[in-house]
Amino acid sequence: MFDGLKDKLDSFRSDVEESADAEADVEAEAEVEAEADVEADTDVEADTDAESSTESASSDADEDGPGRLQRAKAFATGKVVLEEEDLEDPLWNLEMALLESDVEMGVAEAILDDLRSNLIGETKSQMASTGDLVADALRDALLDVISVGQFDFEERIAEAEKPVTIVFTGVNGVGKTTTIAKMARYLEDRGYSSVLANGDTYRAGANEQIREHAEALGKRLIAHEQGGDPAAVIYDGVEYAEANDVDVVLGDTAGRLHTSSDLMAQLEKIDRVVDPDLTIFVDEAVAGQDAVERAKQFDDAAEIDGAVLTKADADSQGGAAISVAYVTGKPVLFLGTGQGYDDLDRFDPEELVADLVG
Ligand SMILES: Nc1nc2c(ncn2[C@@H]2O[C@H](COP(=O)(O)OP(=O)(O)OP(=O)(O)O)[C@@H](O)[C@H]2O)c(=O)[nH]1
Repeated sequence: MFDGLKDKLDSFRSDVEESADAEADVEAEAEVEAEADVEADTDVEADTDAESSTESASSDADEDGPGRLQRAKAFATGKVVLEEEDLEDPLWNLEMALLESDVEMGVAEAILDDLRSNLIGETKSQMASTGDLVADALRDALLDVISVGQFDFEERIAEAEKPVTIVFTGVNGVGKTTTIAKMARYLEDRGYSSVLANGDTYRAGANEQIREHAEALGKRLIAHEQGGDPAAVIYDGVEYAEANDVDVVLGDTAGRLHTSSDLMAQLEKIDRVVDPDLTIFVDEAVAGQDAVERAKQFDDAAEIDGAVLTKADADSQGGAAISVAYVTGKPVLFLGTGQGYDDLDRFDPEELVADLVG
């Protein structure tokens, strides 16, 4: 998962290291030359015995030549090591790499700004390597954008009055129905019962598709005829849950483009009729910037509380996972990581950043 992005972040780290080390070498050589000049001047002024002077000069060169270079280098690298010019090329390369990975432009800029302000003028002790400094700064910069809006999903479910109603929105074919099935399993594993309500009354075959999942999972499905009112189906789901002490209602909706005013009117009606506790936007991680853009448009049209990014198992770029929260202000809550019912992972920004930066 996100291997391409990992490699690019790694390249940034070694770019900065190379650039800072090259700078340190130049400084160290300048230091050695300056010291040698001072010593030569002192020798001339002292005008001591010529032979012993030659001996001492040659023994200095033998004993201290490389050692002195090392000390001077250590001294140089113990000072302010990362200057704007050390970072210029690596940051440019990183910006290109982030954009290639489908990170949204504003998000890439926020990451770069963070890195600049954390790294420029950074001093390092002689124990710390440039690579460690860069890795720390990268972790901070990524965490700042990825963790926007995070909340504890399980705590929210635990504390909410039951039944908790969750409505899933998004475009066609991104894995909404599969995600609902996975969520039913996820909740069951944590001790919550759930009922599925098929608010996708638009697409022929939608009832059969979700019924297969419901049967495989042993869950009750509430469904109406094709063409029925989605709000009425989800409302029936809530009534069923109330009457049967079911903890969570998982409402599917028809996948259509956010530009469809019809769909948006439907979502508004669902909002009015069932007043869901959570509206979760589902899209594919692999859709990159398209997913980010859609998340924003759905949020604008029918406010979302968070997102699930499916097919993260097939995504090497990571652009959507990095960008959605920063762009929408709503957190990514889960990643879909396969086609099985257990392939739904709680999105943990710290874990992701640790995985990306190591
Ligand atoms: N690899 C992978 N495939 C997934 C994941 N989630 C869903 N899929 C697959 O994506 C395809 C589409 O999933 P659906 O659940 O039918 O998508 P949908 O959004 O409900 O589709 P509509 O009902 O047509 O809007 C199916 O083949 C799923 O098995 C995931 O996390 N990883």
